[in-house]
Amino acid sequence: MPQAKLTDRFGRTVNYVRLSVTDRCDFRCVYCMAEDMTFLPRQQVLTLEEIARVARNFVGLGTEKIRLTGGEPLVRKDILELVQEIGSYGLRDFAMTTNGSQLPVMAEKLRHAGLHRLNISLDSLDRDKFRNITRTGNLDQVLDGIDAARDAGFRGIKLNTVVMKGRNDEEIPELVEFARKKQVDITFIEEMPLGEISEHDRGLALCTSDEVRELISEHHELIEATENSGGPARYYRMPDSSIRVGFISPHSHNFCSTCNRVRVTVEGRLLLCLGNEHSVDLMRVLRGHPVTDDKLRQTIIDAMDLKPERHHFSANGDVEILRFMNMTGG
Ligand SMILES: Nc1nc2c(ncn2[C@@H]2O[C@H](COP(=O)(O)OP(=O)(O)OP(=O)(O)O)[C@@H](O)[C@H]2O)c(=O)[nH]1
Ligand SMILES: C[S@@+](CC[C@H](N)C(=O)[O-])C[C@H]1O[C@@H](n2cnc3c(N)ncnc32)[C@H](O)[C@@H]1O
Ligand code: SF4
Ligand code: SF4
Repeated sequence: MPQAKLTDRFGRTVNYVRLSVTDRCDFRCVYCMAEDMTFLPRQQVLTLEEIARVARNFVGLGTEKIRLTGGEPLVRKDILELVQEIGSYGLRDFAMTTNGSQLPVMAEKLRHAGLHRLNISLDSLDRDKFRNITRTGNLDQVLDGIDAARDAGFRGIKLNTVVMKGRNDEEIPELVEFARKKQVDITFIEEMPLGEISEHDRGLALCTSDEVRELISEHHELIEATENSGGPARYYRMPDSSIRVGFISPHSHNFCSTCNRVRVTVEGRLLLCLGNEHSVDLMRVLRGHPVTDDKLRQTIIDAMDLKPERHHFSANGDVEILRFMNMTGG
């Protein structure tokens, strides 16, 4: 039987779901969290069974790609069981975005549990700068984590770097060299204004993807690639390396017209767009009586009508979305 498809009012097919499995994290990155954060109490957090139920029903509605994110997905205790469960749904792409700190012990287990791909955040190769950006992170642990992911046999590893003027923009060529050496893709991301983050903690000004690309072009020829991962990045290749360099440019090259994704927060809120507040409460359905898959699916189908056309982030960092990125599922 052909699977149902989720489509929105603008004719976009939604086949990619980002599941935030926790709001907690062992880092406090300056662009993502405030220094002092309070986290959700346990009863407001979806259980493993509830997350799996949501995932299964999305798959029944045509979802082909699921990414687990957070917060830091690897600080959730039952993460391996969840990976194993969702890994059995036959997805075309099953990935995780992680800060990498737990990968030295988790990479192999994740691979065995059925995860396909890993995106690992890495904003600096300088221990002090790394610590300043993540506030609590340990660079060596993350570098070991990247090696552990490669040793575990993950293919298609991607590094994510949020570029911040005055904080890590000077390191861009070095980060590209690192990615080339490790044979992993790297994506540079324009910082987005989410959550009440102080001026002091943001980059000094927006560093656009074109600026980053020009900097890299001083060292390497970049050739635009035709393929797309179904995510927001535009990719480039280099003649003398197999890796790809990606750019996620919510400010300078809006990609909302091809948006194919929604998010579910760990409170069970189905967020129709990263940069808007339109959402539907799935927790209420999951904890209502009686709970049926039909009801859950119909709620998801109906929610698609709420998906906005695009975000309205302002490049000067003015914050309109008060929700922090760790709550959003990055
Ligand atoms: N504005 C916007 N940013 C997004 C969206 N999806 C992902 N991003 C941002 O892109 C960055 C990297 O996201 P990842 O978690 O690595 O996911 P991805 O780029 O979709 O992953 P791939 O599947 O490898 O293409 C994060 O900073 C996200 O917040 C989106 O729908 N809208
Ligand atoms: C919120 S994190 C969650 C997963 C994991 N903890 C990690 O850091 O990879 C997902 C992605 O969002 C990115 N991110 C967080 N805050 C951001 C912001 N304000 N602008 C752009 N990207 C951001 C992070 O760099 C990371 O690559
Ligand atoms: S970006 Fe990821 S690692 Fe950094 S604070 Fe946010 S959730 Fe944690
Ligand atoms: S900002 Fe919203 S509409 Fe644009 S790509 Fe992201 S989720 Fe889609």
